[in-house]
Amino acid sequence: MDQTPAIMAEGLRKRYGDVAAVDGVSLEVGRGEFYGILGPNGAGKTTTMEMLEGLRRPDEGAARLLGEPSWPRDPRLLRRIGVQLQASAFFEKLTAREQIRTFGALYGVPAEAADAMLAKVGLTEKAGVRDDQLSGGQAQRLSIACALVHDPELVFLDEPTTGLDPQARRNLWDLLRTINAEGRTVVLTTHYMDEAQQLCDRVAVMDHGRVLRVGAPAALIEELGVESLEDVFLALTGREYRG
Ligand SMILES: Nc1ncnc2c1ncn2[C@@H]1O[C@H](COP(=O)(O)OP(=O)(O)OP(=O)(O)O)[C@@H](O)[C@H]1O
Repeated sequence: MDQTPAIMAEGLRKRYGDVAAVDGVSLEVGRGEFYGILGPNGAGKTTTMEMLEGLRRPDEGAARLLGEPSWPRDPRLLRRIGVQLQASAFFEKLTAREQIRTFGALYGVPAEAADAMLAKVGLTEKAGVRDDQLSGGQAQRLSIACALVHDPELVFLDEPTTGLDPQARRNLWDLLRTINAEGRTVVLTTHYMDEAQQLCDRVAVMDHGRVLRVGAPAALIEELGVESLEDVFLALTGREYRG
């Protein structure tokens, strides 16, 4: 198997007017890793992800996914990555089954394979329900299923559990662990430190557009002599963490 890293990013920068949203981010993610980008609101997580995904052009710096440049966009590369879109990006007024079949069709995925993905995220019973009538957790699972329908090697999830109740979050964590255990590289952003601690092999702690530290959650906690990832943030920034 090709052993180039899943992601290599060097010196990514993005400004919006006076705001340095991302201010020189470099990172490397190994194949099969479960990698978290964490930090408070406005830290630059989403902008970083969008540049990694090739959805937003960096002002400076560059990223390679699976050994290929993520910008300019390359349809052959896009075929190998999955990006979870917000539920608001669903096609309007389609049922769950119609949504996933439509996403699948964009990649030439047969309807049966799309239906199998719906089953995998536990939505078979909701196949005939329109997306605007799904619960928050069901809509999140459908959006993850849509990102996975073409069996990508590398999956990006932006705050996949935001707004879910604790049980729905736990169910989604199990799904994400399964996706990763099947060999896919998973990159997620979260502002939930407990989520990162539960799921991620390594995390990049971001604040004000920069990566402050990268490491395994347990290693960072030990290195800084603290109790939790929230304490890691406090130790690195001098500020209480407020997700
Ligand atoms: N399209 C835009 N135009 C102007 N400013 C933007 C734009 N997108 C993001 N920003 C600003 O850039 C900074 C980083 O935003 P970003 O969304 O990347 O952070 P984040 O860590 O993902 O935050 P959140 O957890 O709230 O999603 C913020 O100060 C934000 O207000």
